[in-house]
Amino acid sequence: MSRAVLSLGSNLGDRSAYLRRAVDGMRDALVAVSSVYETAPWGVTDQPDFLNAVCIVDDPVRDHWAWLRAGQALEREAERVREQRWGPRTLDVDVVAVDDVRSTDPELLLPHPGTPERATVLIPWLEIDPDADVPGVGRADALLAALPAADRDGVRKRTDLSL
Ligand SMILES: Nc1ncnc2c1ncn2[C@@H]1O[C@H](COP(=O)(O)OP(=O)(O)OP(=O)(O)O)[C@@H](O)[C@H]1O
Ligand SMILES: Nc1nc2c(c(=O)[nH]1)N=C(CO)CN2
Repeated sequence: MSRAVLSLGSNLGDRSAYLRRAVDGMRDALVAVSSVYETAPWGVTDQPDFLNAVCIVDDPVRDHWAWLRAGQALEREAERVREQRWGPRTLDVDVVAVDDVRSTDPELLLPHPGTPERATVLIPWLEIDPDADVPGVGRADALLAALPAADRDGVRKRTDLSL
């Protein structure tokens, strides 16, 4: 049995539809899903805003590799084309954490190394798990508090959307 935290992002096409389809693809394992957030792009800043959300999933048989493959299958279903690192995409599924698993395999780094500095992950994650912890790093609320205010301000809840 494993419990995973997955981050979803989209900034091309019908963004909310891509996120909804991804969540629908995991309904059987879904424990919680956050609100949808409109977020300013980080990394490559000259691209459209993203919609981001986080979900928690639990499955009696899937291990961390199975969650990676499940996320990649959803990305393929969204006809994702990968051209540019941190560039625009119809759907991005990152495995943020799986239980307390730590991995340095570049195919599956756990916890996802970008997590501590991404308000786009920490804010939706804390919404559905106020005690969220990044394994081996620390509490998500403390990590979020340490980020520049501008990073937090760039993450705005879309109350008109839900997954
Ligand atoms: N925790 C993880 N979740 C998802 N993919 C991961 C993880 N760790 C390593 N990877 C690898 O990262 C690659 C996917 O990279 P991708 O193009 O989605 O990166 P990105 O989303 O642009 O950047 P970032 O990974 O910093 O969010 C895949 O080859 C995958 O095997
Ligand atoms: N706001 C925001 N910016 C990004 C995101 C994302 O999910 N949200 N994902 C990226 C590539 O992984 C690059 N930049």
